[in-house]
Amino acid sequence: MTDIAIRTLADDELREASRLFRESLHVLPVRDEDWPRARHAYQPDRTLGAHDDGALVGTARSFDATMTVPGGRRVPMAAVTGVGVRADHTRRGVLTELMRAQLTDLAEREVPLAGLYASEAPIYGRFGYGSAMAVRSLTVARRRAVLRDGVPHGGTVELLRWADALEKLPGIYAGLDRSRAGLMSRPEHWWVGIDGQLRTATAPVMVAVHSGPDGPDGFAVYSVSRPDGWERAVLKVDDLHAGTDSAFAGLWRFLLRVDLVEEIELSERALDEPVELLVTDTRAVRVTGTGDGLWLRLVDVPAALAARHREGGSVTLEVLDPVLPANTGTYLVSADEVRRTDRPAQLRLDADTLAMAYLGTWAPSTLAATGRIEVLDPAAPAAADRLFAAQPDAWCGTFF
Ligand SMILES: CC(=O)SCCNC(=O)CCNC(=O)[C@H](O)C(C)(C)COP(=O)(O)OP(=O)(O)OC[C@H]1O[C@@H](n2cnc3c(N)ncnc32)[C@H](O)[C@@H]1OP(=O)(O)O
Repeated sequence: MTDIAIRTLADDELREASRLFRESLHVLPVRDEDWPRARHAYQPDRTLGAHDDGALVGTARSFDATMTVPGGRRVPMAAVTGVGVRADHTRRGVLTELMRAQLTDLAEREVPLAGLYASEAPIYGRFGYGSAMAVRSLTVARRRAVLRDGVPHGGTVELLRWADALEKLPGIYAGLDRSRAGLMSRPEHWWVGIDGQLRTATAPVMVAVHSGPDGPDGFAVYSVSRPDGWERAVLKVDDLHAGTDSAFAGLWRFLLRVDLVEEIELSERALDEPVELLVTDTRAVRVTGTGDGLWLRLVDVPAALAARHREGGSVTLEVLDPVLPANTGTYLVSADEVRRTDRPAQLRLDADTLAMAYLGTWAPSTLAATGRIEVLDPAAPAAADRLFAAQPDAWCGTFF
């Protein structure tokens, strides 16, 4: 691929990038009247364009956020989104050049992590992104779902319309407990983007805000649709975050009492979110699907490893990273330190596999058993399992 030029797009080129991205996903462009608002979802100087003979044929962008890593530290993460290549230019290496330019730029900015949601699973592994969490979708049969005695009562719930809640939600979200690995900050760019999506919804978008003794501590954003006419109303939860057990119970107590609703649907939830434990009939809560959540990329391998909690003995990891070769090397990883070493490697793995283990979602021994990690010392997988173990399950809960 020789004729493609990659550069950062100027402000007046963002509309075309947005159009190209949406068309690559087969979605209509943002309407003229919505563009002045939508353009604010773009962090300045963070959208790349690939040009062929002056025409935009590919794009990718990112914005700054932080992600909680095991142990509770919040680490800078570039949230990568808006990736698309014009259909008449695919499979010629345009994405490869965009990814290389973007990751090189992020490494120069010293951002330790990058994260994205992949439209298709085979795309991003070659660029060092690994599927770093697992999520599940749920359907709750509302009329069967009776809360058990002993479920915390929760505090008060106030119902707001989306447009009115938007002023309050960023502050509420920012104040929630975010000690679970995988949770991320929601910068202004994220809220602008989600506002653009929800304002064009075809049913009222409502926000239940839960408050406990110290003020707002959780919220659920939802709307109700009738996919089969008046027979069956489905309440779809778009966003639910609870900072305390009481807020979790209180929000569910509220959701289960919304009139006319047959089913409550949620997607991309943490595997260990205990909805079924709230109700007498655990089968009222059906798991309707599982999938991968956020894909993670360790842009700075030693900095990212050092930032997370590690427990147990030590292990030497040889990491192979052709896209960001500065990461390639052998590291001694222990509870106390992460450093390069001349010692022989016990485990050899690619950058994407390291990202799969990083948040504790995939145990190194499982990754070894399936051929993703090369085992050079048979004792090492068990030691690595201890080092990388993390509880609770990693979960992001913020789609971008
Ligand atoms: C974070 C997000 O925004 S997710 C949204 C991603 N965008 C989309 O899904 C929109 C529709 N798809 C597209 O725009 C494009 O097909 C892209 C962006 C996925 C790929 O762009 P391309 O320029 O075709 O990728 P590129 O040519 O660099 O491919 C590099 C390698 O990845 C492989 N690859 C690329 N896309 C896919 C795919 N969807 N499935 C399987 N393999 C793929 C290519 O075959 C190639 O492999 P090779 O090196 O062994 O030959």
